[in-house]
Amino acid sequence: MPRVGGTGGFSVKRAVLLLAHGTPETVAEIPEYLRNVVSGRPMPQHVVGEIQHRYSLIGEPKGHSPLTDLSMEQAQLLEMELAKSDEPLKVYLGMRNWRPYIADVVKQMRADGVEEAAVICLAPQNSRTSVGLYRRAVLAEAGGMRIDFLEGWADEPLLADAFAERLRTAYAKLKAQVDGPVPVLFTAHSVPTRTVQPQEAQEGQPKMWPAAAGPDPYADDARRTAEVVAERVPEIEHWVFAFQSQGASGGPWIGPTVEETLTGLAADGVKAVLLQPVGFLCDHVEILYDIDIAFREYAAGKGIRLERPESLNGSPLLTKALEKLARQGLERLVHQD
Ligand SMILES: C=CC1=C(C)c2cc3[nH]c(cc4nc(cc5[nH]c(cc1n2)c(C)c5CCC(=O)O)C(CCC(=O)O)=C4C)c(C)c3C=C
Ligand SMILES: [Fe+2]
Ligand SMILES: [Fe+2]
Repeated sequence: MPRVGGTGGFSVKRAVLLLAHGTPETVAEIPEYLRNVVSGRPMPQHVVGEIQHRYSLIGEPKGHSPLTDLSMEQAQLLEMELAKSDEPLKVYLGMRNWRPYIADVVKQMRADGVEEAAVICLAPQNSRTSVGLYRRAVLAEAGGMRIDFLEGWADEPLLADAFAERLRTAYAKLKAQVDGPVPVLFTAHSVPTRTVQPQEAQEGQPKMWPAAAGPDPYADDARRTAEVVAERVPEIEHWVFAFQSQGASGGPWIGPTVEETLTGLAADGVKAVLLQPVGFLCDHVEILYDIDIAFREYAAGKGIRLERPESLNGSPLLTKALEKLARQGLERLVHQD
């Protein structure tokens, strides 16, 4: 039921809001950014310095992470896709950790007259440390705006198609260049162990926020994405899964780590690995530094050549997935009427 009728050909009542991590423009802004990431808790100076160093090695020009620009491009591509239908919809983008902040964007939506919004995180696997925090930021400012907040889309078929398209191409290329097996190492960002433990197991440890009962779905969600992608590329002979980029904040983070997985593969005589991250939808420091520099160097030290498929970035299949999810979200709001 299209409800068009506003300025610029958009429905002023209904809109889409994409939520993303965000990243600053310059290396000098990183201390402020990190305070946002860890919700104001103090972070040791040597950790801040190390992160600044990593950012200084990535991007074009160096030190400029492409994350915010690519997230904006993904939002624009979605808006263009939605404009092809009989209900063009404005797509807003809000960031948790950098400008444009979620709070400011939601306020803007209300000022623009948006009454209903489909909200989708550019993070398909649901965790209280990512999606949970994004959700909180939206609800704090939503007022009377009706929201369909998508908690997770880890096994969305069009997302799997998008990753599989990139993976298939890279796998064929690497297979043609090396002798022997080429296992695929799927990865997703690690989270602190306390995040995925049931609440009762956390006694005596710092409380994770937002407080939420029950187990965190993140680890299962991440493996599920790997499964649905692997199903679509049957030429893969062998695949494994690891959690990458364990953080510098205190306490254990979930594994297996990429490093220990590569060590195991080297012991099995593997000489080439294709690493496919399935939690990140575009290039940023965890891909351009952690994978392209740190894991590649680590693998080389074990006699392994490590490659990765191109990130989704502006993938048309990803845009299709987001369009489908946006339409489904708005449809659910109609049926709640
Ligand atoms: C589901 C979990 C997480 C995803 C996905 C994720 C993506 C992501 N992270 C960064 C950059 C940083 N994250 C940092 C800390 C951090 N990240 C997560 C979880 C996910 N991140 C957690 C739980 C934490 C710790 C938070 C805390 O309160 O301590 C940091 C800080 C330095 C560090 O600890 O490593 C950075 C920087 C990006 C760019 C990104 C994907 C877009
Ligand atoms: Fe993070
Ligand atoms: Fe990280």
